[in-house]
Amino acid sequence: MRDPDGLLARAGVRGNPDRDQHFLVDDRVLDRLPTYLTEIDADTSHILEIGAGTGALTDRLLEAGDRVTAVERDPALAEFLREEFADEIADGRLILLEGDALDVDLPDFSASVSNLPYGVSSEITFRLLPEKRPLVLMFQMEFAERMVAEPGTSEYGRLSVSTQHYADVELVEPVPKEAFSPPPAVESAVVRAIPRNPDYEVDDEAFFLRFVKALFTQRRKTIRNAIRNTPHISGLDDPDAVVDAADEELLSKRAGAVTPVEFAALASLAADVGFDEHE
Ligand SMILES: C[S@@+](CC[C@H](N)C(=O)[O-])C[C@H]1O[C@@H](n2cnc3c(N)ncnc32)[C@H](O)[C@@H]1O
Repeated sequence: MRDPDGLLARAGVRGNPDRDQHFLVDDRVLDRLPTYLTEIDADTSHILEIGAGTGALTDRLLEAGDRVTAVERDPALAEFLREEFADEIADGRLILLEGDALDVDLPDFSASVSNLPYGVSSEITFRLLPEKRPLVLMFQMEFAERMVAEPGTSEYGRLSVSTQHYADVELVEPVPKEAFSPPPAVESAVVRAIPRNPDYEVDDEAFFLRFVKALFTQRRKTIRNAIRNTPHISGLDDPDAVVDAADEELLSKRAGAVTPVEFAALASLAADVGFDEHE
């Protein structure tokens, strides 16, 4: 395996935190990351890596999978990767996409393992989750804790419900700052997301996610007041009709205590009674 410090030295870069550049330099963490895929027998035929940096993780992913597509926005790093991995690129085992992970056309990947740029980790994650592929992603610890949180905890919120709508998520490893160069300001954590259908049904996924977002903007209010206060976010024409039709006990809870199944039932009711008829 390529030595992460050697890669940094050959690339001649330091990592610029303003560009979300914190390179993994701990071999043990780097070696473990692909195992979170292989231990669940995930399909590793085509692994997507967002933010390849100097290629320390890319190298491990090439070992674990048949083919890797790596996305990197920084032109100097992309140039270095093209030189460093010239053989793998020539063999067709590594495809390098230079560009912004929020804009590039993503390939039909079978799984992703990425040490994400933290500034855009939410946007990238919600690009990847709907693809319904196993994901092993590094986040800031606080973000990871919110993704996996259960109802009734202080971390539970819109991020938990929206993430768990797509996948079973698990915080598989906390990662200390010292594992990176330069070290980020906060601790990190690896989250594994295994795609699955939720244990509820929603007819209109976009409305469900918008409704949950609306209710969590008023997390200190009861659901009754949150529905009434947020039609500008949920898009409801008639929030009072939803309040009239909904279960009293649920209306008196706060969003942090409402389970995804309860949100889904409420969203279905709201979709039925909360909109004017448009012929
Ligand atoms: C946290 S570093 C990880 C680097 C490498 N994978 C590692 O583990 O050492 C994130 C990488 O993403 C790149 N990056 C930042 N924003 C990006 C974006 N919007 N699209 C693609 N790459 C981005 C940075 O240049 C940096 O190389």
